[in-house]
Amino acid sequence: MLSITRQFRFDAAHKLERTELSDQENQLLYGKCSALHGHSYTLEVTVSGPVDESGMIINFTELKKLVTDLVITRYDHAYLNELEEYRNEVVTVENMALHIFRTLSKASEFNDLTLLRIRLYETADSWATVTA
Ligand SMILES: Nc1nc2c(c(=O)[nH]1)N=C([C@H](O)[C@H](O)COP(=O)(O)OP(=O)(O)OP(=O)(O)O)CN2
Ligand SMILES: [Zn+2]
Repeated sequence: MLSITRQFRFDAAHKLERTELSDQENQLLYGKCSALHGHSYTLEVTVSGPVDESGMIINFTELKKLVTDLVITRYDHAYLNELEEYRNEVVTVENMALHIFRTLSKASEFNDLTLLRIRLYETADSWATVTA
C-alpha cells in the first residue's frame, strides 16, 4: 500500500498528574514527571489514498496546513494540562496520540484519505503509535 508521511514539531509543557490525587500521591506515582516540565514533541502523520491527476495522495503543503490548523497551533507552546481534552485525563504520550488521531480522523478534509497512522515522539527514545 502506498502512503505518505509528514513530520511536525511542537514544544509543550506538561506534568503527569491524576487530578483526583494529592501532589504527594502524584509524586509517588509519577516521580519527577509529576513536576512541570517540557518536551519537544515530534508528530508523524501518515495517510493513504488514491494518487490523483496531480500525481499526489495529498499535497504535502495541504497536509501541513491541515495538521497545523487542527493540532499544532493548539499544542505548540501550550501548557497541555490546561487543554480541554486533558481536564480529566493524564497528559501521557499515549493519551495525546489518541486525541490527535481522533481529531485528524474526524476532520472532513480527510474524507478522501485514510489516516493510517500517527506517531508521537515525546523524546527521541519514547513514542506512542496509533494505527487505523
Ligand atoms: N508510558 C509512558 N511513560 C511515561 C510517560 C508517558 O507519556 N507514557 N511520560 C513520562 C514523562 O513525561 C517524562 O517526561 C519522560 O521523560 P524522560 O526524560 O524520558 O524520563 P526518563 O526518566 O525515562 O529518562 P531519563 O533520561 O532518565 O531522564 C514518563 N513516563
Ligand atoms: Zn514529560
